[in-house]
Amino acid sequence: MTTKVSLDKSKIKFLLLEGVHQNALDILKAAGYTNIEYHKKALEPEELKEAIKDAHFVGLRSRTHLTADVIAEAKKLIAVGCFCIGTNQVDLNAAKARGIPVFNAPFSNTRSVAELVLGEILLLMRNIPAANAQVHRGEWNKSAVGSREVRGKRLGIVGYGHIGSQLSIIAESLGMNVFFYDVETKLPLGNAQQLSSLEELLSTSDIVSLHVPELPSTKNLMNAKRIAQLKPGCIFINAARGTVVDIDALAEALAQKKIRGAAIDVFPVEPASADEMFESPLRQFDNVILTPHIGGSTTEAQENIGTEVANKFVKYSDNGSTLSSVNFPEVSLPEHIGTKRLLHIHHNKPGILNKINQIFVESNINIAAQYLQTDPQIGYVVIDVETENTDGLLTKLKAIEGTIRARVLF
Ligand SMILES: NC(=O)C1=CN([C@@H]2O[C@H](COP(=O)(O)OP(=O)(O)OC[C@H]3O[C@@H](n4cnc5c(N)ncnc54)[C@H](O)[C@@H]3O)[C@@H](O)[C@H]2O)C=CC1
Ligand SMILES: O=C(O)C(=O)COP(=O)(O)O
Repeated sequence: MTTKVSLDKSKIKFLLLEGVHQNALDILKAAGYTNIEYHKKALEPEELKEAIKDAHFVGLRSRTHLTADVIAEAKKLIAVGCFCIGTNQVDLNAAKARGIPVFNAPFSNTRSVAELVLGEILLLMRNIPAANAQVHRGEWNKSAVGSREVRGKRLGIVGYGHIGSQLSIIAESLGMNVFFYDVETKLPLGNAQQLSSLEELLSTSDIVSLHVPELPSTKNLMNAKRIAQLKPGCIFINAARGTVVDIDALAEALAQKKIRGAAIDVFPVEPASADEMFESPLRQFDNVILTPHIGGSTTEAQENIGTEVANKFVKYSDNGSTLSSVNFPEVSLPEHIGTKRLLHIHHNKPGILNKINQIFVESNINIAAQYLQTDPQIGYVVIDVETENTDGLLTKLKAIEGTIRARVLF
């Protein structure tokens, strides 16, 4: 007799938050996943804890904080999808400890951020934000003092990853000279040059733009000391993460007119919803472009992200592949036609693989294929077996000491 132990697709619940693109819903439905709870906005923490209780998959953007205590409520959670680049809003270790891979879209909104930054550079070099504010107030100050072209100016990029390097290419196409600082050695694109010290980049660039992730090592990277190192009259841009910049020190540099202007898209504390007032000492400056964390928010980016992350959900749910997960051993798997596929996630301790294989020896079941990947904390084993009856196998796999979770796929 064949026993069906894998969860029926219609029972697998997807909780999608923050208005992720319709493409995501279309892809999930086309793959047979119809149990989708969709929210246009982020949920309040208590609502989130309630909604996530019976969710198998959760999709979110930068506003939803999946802290360890929220993850602890999510007893059925199989995977998390960040429909964005940053994954700092998710406690990646807490997710991993529960056997939950986290996926993101590492470059679907790269171009959108780079284009916004380029636009800001052009506007700030011409003093347009201040001119615009003045004319809106009825002031007619027809002056070109300090108005500059970007051609030949020195752009300093901090963090030469996907976004930094994309910005480098389009800035060079306008004739800018690009320099960058990165903690890793990076291939410079075009004529860009890597500098070995952040101080040199800060003190020599006409424009400084930050493109580093939120990490313990980037917290307050631009503190008062570093802000003081900026070249007098330079433009400062942050579309990375709010925690990277000391906003009070930046406000002071602007108040003292040490820098020409700034463009800031991300803030240490961002309003949780449109109902909350945005407070910042930067609001007082006409020469500062302030945007509500919309660097990656274009139609193109959101479409691409919706497609990319939904496909990763389907791939993991249907096939077990964890390729490009940000917190999990990565396994890229072929299709499993004519076999049953079992997944086993366990603490990385000696002897577990042996115990797993022993179960198949004792049950006299042939392993058609086996895939294993580990990191220092966990191991992820995928086993394709030539049997239809996986019920007993799953029970035995779950009983192995050190098991975090075991599943059988369709
Ligand atoms: N404003 C918005 O809407 C958006 C913001 N972002 C933010 O932009 C960040 C960067 O994105 P990507 O370029 O895709 O990331 P990436 O991971 O491709 O590149 C980051 C680069 O920063 C470097 N880095 C790390 N620590 C550093 C340090 N202390 N000093 C100098 N370099 C350092 C890394 O080596 C890497 O080359 C994301 O982590 C995210 O927080 C991303 C998309 C949209
Ligand atoms: O992709 C990222 O890291 C972003 O910051 C974009 O966030 P969002 O999806 O606009 O909430």
